[in-house]
Amino acid sequence: MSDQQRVIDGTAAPAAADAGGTSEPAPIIFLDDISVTFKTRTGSILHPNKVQAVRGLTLKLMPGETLGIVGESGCGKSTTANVMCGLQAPTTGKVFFKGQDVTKRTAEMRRVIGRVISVVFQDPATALNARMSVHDQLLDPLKVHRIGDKDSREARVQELIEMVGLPGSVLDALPGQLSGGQRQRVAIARALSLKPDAIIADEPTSALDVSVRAQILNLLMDLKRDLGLSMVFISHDIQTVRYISDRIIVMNAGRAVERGTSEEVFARPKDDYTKLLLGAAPSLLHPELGK
Ligand SMILES: Nc1ncnc2c1ncn2[C@@H]1O[C@H](COP(=O)(O)OP(=O)(O)OP(=O)(O)O)[C@@H](O)[C@H]1O
Repeated sequence: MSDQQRVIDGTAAPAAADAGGTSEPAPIIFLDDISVTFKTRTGSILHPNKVQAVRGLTLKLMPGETLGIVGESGCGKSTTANVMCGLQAPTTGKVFFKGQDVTKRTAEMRRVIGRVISVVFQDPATALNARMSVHDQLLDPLKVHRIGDKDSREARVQELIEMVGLPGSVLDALPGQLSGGQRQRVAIARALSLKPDAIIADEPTSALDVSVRAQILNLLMDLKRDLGLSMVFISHDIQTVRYISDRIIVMNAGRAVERGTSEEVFARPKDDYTKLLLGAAPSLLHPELGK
């Protein structure tokens, strides 16, 4: 039986799906040739009444790495992120989490996904409840998943707020009483509460002031390193993706048109679209990081 077949059968030891028999660890996330098609009222001349948001995408997120996904608006980045965190089923193809086939997204599989993956969205308001104090928002996932007792949950809330560099006084505040950067820090703390293996950060700095972006990027990088997390970092800004990522996938019209290490993609881009992206927009990073 091949490694691929063992993974599909759910019998895989922690060997990667296409590791070729080596001892490479299983990817945290493995999207195997996924496509996502949405039904619409319009579509295109070639494909009336449907939009092909993702087309034949294969990718792996390996333990401890940061994978950057970059491309213009509408290229399928967020749809890919949604498949990776179990919010969207692929129309075709398979999804594996740590070697387990979760394509069908049953309730049990969603629980697995919820423990393995957390998402940080562009707008922290998406992740935070405007009427709940920061303290209660951080406590909530621990209670829902019945983790620890009352005292250990309180200790974890304190630990989380310190991890994202906020003072304990913030715990009593409502999200609306915080700055955009502070809100994103709280959203990151909440995303970390269940000790996930990986974080998917979908344009996590786009809605923030330029002066705060670098702080949030550096926080994500520090947390990733200190906690041994894997991260998928999604952005339309190729310079930001370069700054933070070990490997990069460039997407265009739903397809991966280029992939490689950050150095490779920047030093020797092969695809015309990547060359266009590299030559286009100035960096949206804080100037201190863009050097
Ligand atoms: N629920 C949906 N129903 C119909 N079409 C959709 C849906 N979600 C996304 N699309 C379409 O799929 C394509 C890819 O969208 P997606 O949001 O994944 O791109 P993106 O690269 O994340 O863009 P952006 O950066 O603007 O969010 C677009 O053409 C979009 O209009």
